[in-house]
Amino acid sequence: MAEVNFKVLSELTTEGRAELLKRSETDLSFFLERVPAIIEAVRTEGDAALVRFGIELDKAEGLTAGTLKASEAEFDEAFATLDPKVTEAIRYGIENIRSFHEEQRPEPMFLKEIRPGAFAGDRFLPIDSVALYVPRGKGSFPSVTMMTSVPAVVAGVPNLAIFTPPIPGGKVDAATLVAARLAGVETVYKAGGAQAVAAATFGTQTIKAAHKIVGPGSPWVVAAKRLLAGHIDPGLPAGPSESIIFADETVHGGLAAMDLLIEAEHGPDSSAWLVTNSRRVAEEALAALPGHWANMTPQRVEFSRAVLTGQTGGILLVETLDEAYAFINDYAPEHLQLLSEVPFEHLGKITAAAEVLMGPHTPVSIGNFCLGPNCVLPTSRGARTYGPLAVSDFLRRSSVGYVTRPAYAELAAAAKTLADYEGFSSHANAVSPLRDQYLKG
Ligand SMILES: NC(=O)c1ccc[n+]([C@@H]2O[C@H](COP(=O)([O-])OP(=O)(O)OC[C@H]3O[C@@H](n4cnc5c(N)ncnc54)[C@H](O)[C@@H]3O)[C@@H](O)[C@H]2O)c1
Ligand SMILES: N[C@H](CO)Cc1c[nH]c[nH+]1
Ligand SMILES: [Zn+2]
Repeated sequence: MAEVNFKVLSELTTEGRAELLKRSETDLSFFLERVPAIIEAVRTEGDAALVRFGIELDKAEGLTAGTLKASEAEFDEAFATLDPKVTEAIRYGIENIRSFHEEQRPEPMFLKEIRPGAFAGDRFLPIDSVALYVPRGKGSFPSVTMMTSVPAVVAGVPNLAIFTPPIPGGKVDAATLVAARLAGVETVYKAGGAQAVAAATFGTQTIKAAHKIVGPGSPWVVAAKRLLAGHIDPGLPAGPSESIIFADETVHGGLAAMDLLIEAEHGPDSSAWLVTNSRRVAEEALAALPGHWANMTPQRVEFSRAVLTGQTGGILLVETLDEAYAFINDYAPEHLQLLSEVPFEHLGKITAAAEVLMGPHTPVSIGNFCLGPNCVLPTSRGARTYGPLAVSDFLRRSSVGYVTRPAYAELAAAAKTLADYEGFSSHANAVSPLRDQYLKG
């Protein structure tokens, strides 16, 4: 059986260090070659293609054009059959997620008096229509349903629809339907993968096209978003899950190993590194992994083992804290856990991570499901320029300017000077004395 990767950063060559930064999505060529045919089929055939892909790829026997949209009876059945404990946990998560995201909602407009009598500001309006992608390949994601729906509802988007792969038999995962309704989303379409992105982009007989699509997905979804970026706003790049667990000498390596397995279990395409400056922690973690695997389901053991023995995960020993910080910032992880009794001593050194979870009582699971911050996060070093999904992703911002009569002369003079310099005569005329003949007062 392959061994878990155990590397010492200072012993790696420049190429070896660069390899560590790679994610499974670094090379999407396999998917980029195959996705155009799926897009074309949806664009030309609409519902018929969605039904065919649902049956072929998701084993959704019984799916028809008439059942692509989840019916009220399906929502009722989901509420009736879902374990009440799960429904309660969804309600609890939504409460926290809403409470957090309401803090992000800006005032509808602000105006600042830039000079006496001259005002400038911003105005925020919800995007008219947004598709929320909820994955359902290697597991169900009521969490992603909550995390995409709540900020969209807080932003006030009038046309919202969830797109999610049907489950075998042609229904939708019950918890996803319950989470959608409790979060305030009415419409759920049974379409996943690249075909869902195409349907959201072009619309079909049943599905209304959207201006934007958000939500994480497999490389099929990531590739389709990339190919359709000229037609629909694909939002932040959220691909296969990834984490760095940073552990210092204040914690037990067994705990570090437990938390390393959280994101490693999403799929064989996940990325998960334990970064530590303590050889003791590294060795304890390595020794603890088999015990943790004994408490996991076979599929999740297979996925996480593939990650930790493959190209995108393992244990990385560094010599100094500064070496650890530099590597983490270069890697720009989706999730970062500062596993330390003194996490705030490290936080100031972190400059690139989409989410930083602090201390031994804040494992990634709590962030994923119910703390409040969004679990839809940029992957593949996207954290260097993007942040987590937020209310602002569902808003359009436009500037507002208002110059009053008393303020006009001063601003017009500066504008005319610059217009003349740039060689724009109409721009200049519009703020020259030629204007005065038309102004009142
Ligand atoms: N970055 C984030 O914020 C974040 C959050 C949650 C999950 N994730 C990641 O999202 C991903 C979810 O992936 P998933 O697989 O569970 O669900 P998914 O819904 O993204 O993918 C399943 C769909 O892929 C398509 N597909 C599968 N095999 C195909 C094939 N051979 N040809 C064409 N299409 C095919 C099918 O349409 C299927 O419905 C995981 O990698 C997970 O780590 C990321
Ligand atoms: N870790 C995922 C984001 O990468 C979110 C999630 C939801 N459920 C489990 N995990
Ligand atoms: Zn997760």
